[in-house]
Amino acid sequence: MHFTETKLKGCFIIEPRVFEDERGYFFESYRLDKIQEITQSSINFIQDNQSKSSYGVVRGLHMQKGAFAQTKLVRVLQGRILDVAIDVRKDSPTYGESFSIELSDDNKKQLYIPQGFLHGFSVLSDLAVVSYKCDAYYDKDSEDGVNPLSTQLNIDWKIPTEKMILSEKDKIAQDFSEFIPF
Ligand SMILES: Cc1cn([C@H]2C[C@H](O)[C@@H](COP(=O)(O)OP(=O)(O)O[C@H]3O[C@@H](C)C(=O)[C@@H](O)[C@H]3O)O2)c(=O)[nH]c1=O
Repeated sequence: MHFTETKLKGCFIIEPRVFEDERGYFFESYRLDKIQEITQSSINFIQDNQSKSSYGVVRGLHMQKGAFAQTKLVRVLQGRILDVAIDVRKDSPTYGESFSIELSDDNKKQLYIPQGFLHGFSVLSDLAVVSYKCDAYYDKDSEDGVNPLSTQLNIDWKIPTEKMILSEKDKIAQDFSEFIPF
């Protein structure tokens, strides 16, 4: 398992060591000890989520604030997504900057996104099944979000605008200029 810190401090790309043979492949998809070591934290993931989406779906940008703030570990079980993390930590030198990476069942990469980040993804393949771990439980009242098409963020979702599929909640989400930092 190989960890690379992105330009956003505390946000890591994780690449597993894949063992291939005539039967197929094997890899360790999750190691709490290695994550704790690299992040120098006592992080523990307590909720797993899974979603299925078709091409053009954009989910996000979401986060939870306060006591239910979440660290997320994102991977793709089927298909291909563009995963996006935006640093909204108030005093961070990279506040407002985003990091995007393609995650797929083929490249088996994962993205570790600490608390204090907005998160979202777009679906680049016909279908994508995304699975992610969280270190705090879902709490509706702690949710905050930003419109993924906020001009200030200018995220290239790699989907033509007319093909984008957003939830009603995400369509009417506030612009990034109105967002209160984490
Ligand atoms: C996130 C979540 C949603 N739900 C429910 C609420 C709602 O009725 C239904 C669908 O929720 P949403 O529309 O918010 O699902 P979705 O748009 O997929 O939300 C997710 O987006 C990605 C980008 C994230 O980073 C996640 O943290 C989460 O916010 O599922 C739970 O029961 N538990 C959960 O943990």
